[in-house]
Amino acid sequence: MATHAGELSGKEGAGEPIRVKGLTRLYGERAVLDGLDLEIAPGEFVALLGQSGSGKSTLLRALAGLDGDVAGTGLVEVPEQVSVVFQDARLLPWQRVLDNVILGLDGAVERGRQSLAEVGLAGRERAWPNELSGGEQQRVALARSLVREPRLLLADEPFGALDALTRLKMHGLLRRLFEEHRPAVLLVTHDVDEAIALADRVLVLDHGRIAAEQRLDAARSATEVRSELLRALGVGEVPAGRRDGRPHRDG
Ligand SMILES: Nc1ncnc2c1ncn2[C@@H]1O[C@H](COP(=O)(O)OP(=O)(O)OP(=O)(O)O)[C@@H](O)[C@H]1O
Repeated sequence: MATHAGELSGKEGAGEPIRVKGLTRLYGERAVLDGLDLEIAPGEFVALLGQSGSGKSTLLRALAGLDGDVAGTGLVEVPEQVSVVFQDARLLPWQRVLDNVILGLDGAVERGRQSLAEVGLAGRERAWPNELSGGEQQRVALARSLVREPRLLLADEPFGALDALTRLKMHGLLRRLFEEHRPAVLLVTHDVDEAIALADRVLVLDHGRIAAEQRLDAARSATEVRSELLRALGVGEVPAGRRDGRPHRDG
């Protein structure tokens, strides 16, 4: 598929949609993805929820082209520039922060600096990864993705290992970066509220297919969308005052 990063301007997403048609992925006899269809528009932010083991990471790896060893069939059309962010930052410990960001890119020092500034790490270019907090390391991972100007950003629980406050800050950062750069985004998360806070559209994966879809727009309140998503996830209503989806603890 042709890529159009050079044409990207302003707040519109550019390029062609991401298309998945009839995607099946097998582990042994078992179809973890089972004829899955999915389309993401350029510049659209989609979150993917699903019970543990429902195949979210398998789908993300298929989109990233990281599942060459897994049996399956189906069509996957993605832009050439795809970046992936994982739960752990996966920085090279023997490379300084800036070198991690521009790894494998020629003549990208200035762009690397800019990306680090965008994620709030100006001045930390020469730090070693182990001198950074977990949240800062994830910022570096975001900068490393951004500097490649992805047309599709795949994120697998990118904030799952962070404390709640840092996670909230990272939500603000990710959404701001998204608004500025407008890649299409597929964010895998366990957190219904994170999905609602960040995405334009939230999907629920179940038995290897998209089982539910909710759009976040002015027509419906976040509370309504949340209830629908919890229902689709097979979770009952959460008592008022508990917004994290966990049951009340006794005592
Ligand atoms: N390499 C593998 N070999 C065999 N089975 C696998 C392999 N990778 C994943 N699976 C199985 O495929 C299913 C889907 O896994 P996947 O990691 O995609 O789920 P997930 O929705 O991302 O789960 P979680 O939310 O717990 O991260 C699981 O039942 C898992 O055990």
